[in-house]
Amino acid sequence: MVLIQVALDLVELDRALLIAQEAVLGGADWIEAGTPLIKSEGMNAVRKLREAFPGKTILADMKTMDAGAVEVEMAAKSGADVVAILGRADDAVISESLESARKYGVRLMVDLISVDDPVARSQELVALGVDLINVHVGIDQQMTGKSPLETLAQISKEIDAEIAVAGGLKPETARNAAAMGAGIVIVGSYIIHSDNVTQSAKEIRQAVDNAGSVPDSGKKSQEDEIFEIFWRVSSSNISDAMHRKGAMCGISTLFPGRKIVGRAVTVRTLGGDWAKPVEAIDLCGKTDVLVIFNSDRNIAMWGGLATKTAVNRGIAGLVVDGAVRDMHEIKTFDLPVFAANVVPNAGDPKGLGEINCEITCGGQIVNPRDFIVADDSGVVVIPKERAYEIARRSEEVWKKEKRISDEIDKGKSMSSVLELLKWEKQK
Ligand SMILES: O=C([C@H](O)CO)[C@H](O)[C@H](O)COP(=O)(O)O
Repeated sequence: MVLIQVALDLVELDRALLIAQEAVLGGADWIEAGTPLIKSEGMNAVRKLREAFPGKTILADMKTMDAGAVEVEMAAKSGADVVAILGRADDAVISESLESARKYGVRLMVDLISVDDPVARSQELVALGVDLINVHVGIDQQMTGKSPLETLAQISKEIDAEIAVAGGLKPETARNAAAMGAGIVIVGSYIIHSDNVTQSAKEIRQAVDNAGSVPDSGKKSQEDEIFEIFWRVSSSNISDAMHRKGAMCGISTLFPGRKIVGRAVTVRTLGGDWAKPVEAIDLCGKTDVLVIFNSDRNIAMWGGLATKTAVNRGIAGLVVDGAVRDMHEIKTFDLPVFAANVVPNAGDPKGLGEINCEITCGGQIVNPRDFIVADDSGVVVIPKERAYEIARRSEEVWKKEKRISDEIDKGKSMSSVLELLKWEKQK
């Protein structure tokens, strides 16, 4: 049977204990004191998990890189059954950790995160005598699109040892991991940030229990995944994920409730000249957003007729660092419009400017094909090269906020959920 390990990558111990309980109800076999929890609460996290779950296997994710013997000893004496250290550590650290593991009666798991040649290193580790190998892609690496499954496929053919796998697993990927021969499926985010922890753990349970031995190759494209996530999250979530960067200034929705998710077709034009913006409509597809910079915010370069053409073409929306007019007509369509100003006077079609060049719009640089997400809070630009990473990170922000919001619904204050006092900078 494939085992499920819930990774408690949280910083609040009380919440971690609660989530562990709910995950066990959903079918989790092993409970991991995640590295963030250990850094926040120390070995007390392991002790408390041991006390609360006497019959369960507790893993301490120490991520040890040095002083292996003492770190394994600490975890073992606190009640861990399995201790995880890093495969990048020197062989001397691995050997010392193994000695300590044998002495204190715990099993040693070695994590392959960021190891250059995972197959060769796992063979060396098995030869050294480690008990379990963890094929792991870390949280920050996952955001760039890395998955542990390719490495798992290689390693499971090459080594004869118990293999665990971790790194952003969800039911589909957990199922594939089990089908590829993983004996322990480690899941953090999918379970611990869920609004129904027990249900999410059950989904993983079912997926691995029905895995069979043939992995399912049906994979969504990265582009589809990006769109799916950007529709789910808000511009505020994305701005948080980008460390407060990417938000346009002085441009807001003209029709609250309408959202844009799309890729930029850019236009730069001058003094209310509306020729290039109108020509650009004909270049847009259904997932494209016209993003226009006009040098004068007091002369409209967009109105009712342009809107009608854009709607016929089916474009995703309009973002204008400049002015629009004919609000009585524009509002009769569904097109999401974000602009800096609304005025009645129009400019002339002179043909000045460029289409699909780099522009600055609302103070942000926008390049053709960059992603644009706009909603009632404003407009954010996501450079195309980082779109997948930012989508994944914004999804994490969204999940975290959802979790805090659920706690507030249950009567807690925001300050207590976030343990603000505990995390204030110490003088
Ligand atoms: O080990 C982990 C990570 O490095 C943070 O400590 C996670 O527990 C592991 O990656 C599983 O979590 P998810 O990737 O969120 O499923």
